[in-house]
Parts: sequence; C-alpha cells; structure tokens
Amino acid sequence: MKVAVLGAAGGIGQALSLLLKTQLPAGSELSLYDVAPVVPGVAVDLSHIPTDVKVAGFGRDDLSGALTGADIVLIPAGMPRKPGMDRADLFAVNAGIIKVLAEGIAANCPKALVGVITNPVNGTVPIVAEVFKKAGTYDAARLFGVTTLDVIRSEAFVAELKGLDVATVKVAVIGGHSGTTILPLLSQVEGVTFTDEEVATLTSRIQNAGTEVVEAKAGGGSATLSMGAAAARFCLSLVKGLQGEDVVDYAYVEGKGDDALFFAQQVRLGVNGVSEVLSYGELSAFEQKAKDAMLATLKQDIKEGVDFMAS
Ligand SMILES: NC(=O)C1=CN([C@@H]2O[C@H](COP(=O)(O)OP(=O)(O)OC[C@H]3O[C@@H](n4cnc5c(N)ncnc54)[C@H](O)[C@@H]3O)[C@@H](O)[C@H]2O)C=CC1
Ligand SMILES: O=C([O-])CC(=O)C(=O)O
Repeated sequence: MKVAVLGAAGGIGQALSLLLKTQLPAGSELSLYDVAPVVPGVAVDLSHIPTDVKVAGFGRDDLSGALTGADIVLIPAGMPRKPGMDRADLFAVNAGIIKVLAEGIAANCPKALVGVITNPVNGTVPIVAEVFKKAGTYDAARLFGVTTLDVIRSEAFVAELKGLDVATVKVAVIGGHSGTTILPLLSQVEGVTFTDEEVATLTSRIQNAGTEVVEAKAGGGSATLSMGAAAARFCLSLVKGLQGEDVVDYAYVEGKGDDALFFAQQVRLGVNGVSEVLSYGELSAFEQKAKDAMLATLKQDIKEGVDFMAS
C-alpha cells in the first residue's frame, strides 16, 4: 500500500504523516511531498521510528516521484485560516494549488483514491473532479472531500455533553464542510435524547468548531492535530476498503445528486473506492429545515469550483 501526502511539511501534513507512519499496515510506503524545503527532513525524522512503513520525502520539483504508484493520495496542501477569515476566503489561493496537484495525480496515479483536505473543501473537491474530467481520468468513486473532522468533533462533543464513553458514540454528519453546510444528525444518535435547546447549541458548536480552534490559536493557524487524527482515521478506512474489508465512513462525494452534486454522507468503501452511497435516513424537522436552508450555499460553493476550471 503506497500513501502519498501532498503538503506533508505543514501542520496537518506532519501530524498525519506521523500517525500514518505508526498506523499503516506493515509493508506500506509513505510518500511525503511539499514545496517547503523542510520536507526531506520530515521524512528522515519519521524514518527513525521503528515501524515497517517506508518513508520517502519529495521536494518541489518531484511531484511525479511522490505520486507514481500511489494507491491513496491525501491533500492537506495550502493556506489555513486566520481569525476573521471564512473558509471561502481561502479559495483564491488554494484553488490554484489544488489544480496543479490534481493535474499531477491525473498524470501519475490516475487510479488512486484521493482525499482532499485543503479548504474550502466544498469548492476544492469540484476543482479536482473537473481536472480529472479534462484529463479523462475522472471516477467519482475515487474522489473524497475529507469531512471526518466534523464527525470526530461531533463524537467528542456529544460524549462530553452526555457523559458517555466516546468510543461508543456515533454521529452522522452530512452536507458540506463549512458553517451551516455542516449538518450533524443528532436525532439519529443512538441511546441519547437531546432537548431542543441542546440540539440548537450543539449543532452550532459543531458548525463553528473550526472557528473555535482558529480563534484559540490566535493567528497561528487552524486545526492541525485533530485534523491529522481525522485524516489518519479516514485513510485507514480507505486502506481497509482497498484490502477487501467491508467498511463504511463519511465523506463529501459525488453521489446521486438528490441534494447537491457533492454531498457529505455515509459511503460503503471497497477495492475501487465508493461501492455504495448510503441513504442518510429520516431527518428531524430541525434537520430538514437546516438542510433546506443550507443547500443554496453549498451549491454556490460547488459552482465556484466548477467555474474556476471553466475560466
Ligand atoms: N478538511 C478539513 O476538515 C480541514 C482542512 N484544513 C485545511 O488544510 C489546509 C492545510 O492546513 P495546515 O496544514 O494547517 O496549513 P500549513 O500552512 O501548516 O501547511 C500547508 C502546507 O502546504 C504546503 N504547500 C503549499 N503549496 C503547496 C503546493 N503547491 N504543493 C505542495 N504543498 C504545498 C506548504 O508548504 C505547507 O507545508 C488548509 O487549507 C486548511 O484550511 C484544515 C483543517 C481541517
Ligand atoms: O476552520 C478551518 O479553517 C479549518 C477547518 O476546516 C476545520 O477546523 O474544520
């Protein structure tokens, strides 16, 4: 199993690479790419950890070396938020970065499963899809926006509020990955009931959790450690699917298009990526209203990505 991390020298990239070095199956290869000159050093540093995962670093001019033979590509490359910014404010800078990296994937490992972390995820994933379409390599089953951070935050916050063992808490989160497009389905959490006030407060906290971190870091960036953990967890789901295990997880994918062209929901994973997009079931009146209210924003975010490639 070869996993490439693009943007591996960054805050998320380093945390994620550390977790993958210690958690990927024995015999795997980890390929670290970044434009920052420190990336070979990150690879050397990680290579001293005694696990059976081979690590190699690739600098600015060797994207193809990093990608050739990759089964999975994770992309945390690009600019993070500072206080006062929305994720959408990152589009101008990150759209160009994601386009170049997607072109590299189409040229070097067109069959890889691709997990996009770079914000704004609602718009960067459609850019990758458009690049792949242009190259004739697009397969919707192999492209994912990584929304696992919304899921793990929901698990953490629900367990905290209700005094539960967090290992037993499961929360469905659908929609997109910014503000009101993040929709946790609290009505479906098993064995727990929430008051209307709890639902309103908790939903808002989950939707604004990224901003909570951005403000607490006070100009030092956004979530990196929790995101590293989230991306590692998602990557291991992809790995299990590739190994033939039956596994389900949440991601922002091109599904049936009932709500929007791209929509985060539960998917079944297999040897070719998504094998089935699963229904999110029945929504409460609160969730239905919240979904109806956010779809225009989500569709606009998607259109921005598609239009970027058309221009
Ligand atoms: N999907 C999600 O849930 C989350 C997404 N993010 C996003 O992840 C991205 C990265 O965040 P951080 O790691 O905190 O930022 P960072 O600034 O610490 O790291 C970004 C890395 O990307 C590299 N980079 C820039 N251009 C590149 C290119 N063309 N090719 C390869 N590498 C390149 C930089 O050199 C740097 O090492 C941001 O866009 C952030 O908003 C952050 C948290 C959660
Ligand atoms: O809020 C941000 O800018 C980073 C992010 O996506 C998150 O933490 O969910």
